[in-house]
Amino acid sequence: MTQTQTHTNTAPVLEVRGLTQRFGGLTAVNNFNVTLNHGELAGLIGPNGAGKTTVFNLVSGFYQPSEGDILVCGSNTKGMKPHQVTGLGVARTFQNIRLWNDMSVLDNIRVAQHGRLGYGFFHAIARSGRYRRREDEVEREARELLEVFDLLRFANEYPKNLPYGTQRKLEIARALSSHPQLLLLDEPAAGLNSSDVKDLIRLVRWIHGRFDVTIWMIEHHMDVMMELCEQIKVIDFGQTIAEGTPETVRNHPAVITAYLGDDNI
Ligand SMILES: Nc1ncnc2c1ncn2[C@@H]1O[C@H](COP(=O)(O)OP(=O)(O)OP(=O)(O)O)[C@@H](O)[C@H]1O
Repeated sequence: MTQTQTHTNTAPVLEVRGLTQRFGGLTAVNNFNVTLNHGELAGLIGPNGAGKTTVFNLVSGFYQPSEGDILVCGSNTKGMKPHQVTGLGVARTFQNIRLWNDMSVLDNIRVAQHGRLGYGFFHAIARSGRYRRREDEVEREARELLEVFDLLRFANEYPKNLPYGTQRKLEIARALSSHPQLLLLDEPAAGLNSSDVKDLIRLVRWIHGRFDVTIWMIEHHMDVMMELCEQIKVIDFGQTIAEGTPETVRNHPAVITAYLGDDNI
């Protein structure tokens, strides 16, 4: 399908330099740096409140940083709105699933694709030929994507009626529908039972092989990270305290101290 693309841009998919985010007197992210190259599957972990989701909110344009720069495929996202950052190639999922529950599964995918449509307001209200052609294409692509994810049988269902694990899968499929270069997964295993977690590990590995996308994920389930990630960064109080392979970070003294009393690691 058209999802697989070859990227010729040699800039890193993501380059974050000196990222700092303050909320009043609280520094949630403190001089954070990361570089993700094309095709990486990397992780971001840290204790509760360490600043992980804030980093994702900054990278996806939901927050404007207090300091620092975020470059997506070489373009600085400073001042950009979330939909503009999506346009640069960043897609995400959320800790608490955020599907549009009053729309069908198919429409969840179709609406998510509209940022890429090649027609403006005039073509839409006039229902011009160009509008109809693009709408047909969107419908075809949405069905294709659902089929690839084995979700086509749910096309006319409402997401809220689907099992939780299937909703997670749909949210990831929807994120991929914008053809991202960088997919941010914020705790995709949260709320899943152990069998769904195993399915998720298979799903993420499959997506990484099937789609030409760099994946960065936050996850408290260390076994998920051990299975999937090549590199993991660990933050605490917004600052990097360790990085390396899953095995390295798991045995790192600073990580053990940060997680003391946390059974997840
Ligand atoms: N919009 C906000 N306004 C004020 N404080 C915030 C805001 N967003 C996050 N924080 C604070 O910033 C800190 C980091 O929060 P964040 O959600 O990024 O942590 P986290 O590592 O993702 O935690 P968890 O693993 O529990 O999800 C916390 O102290 C949090 O209360």
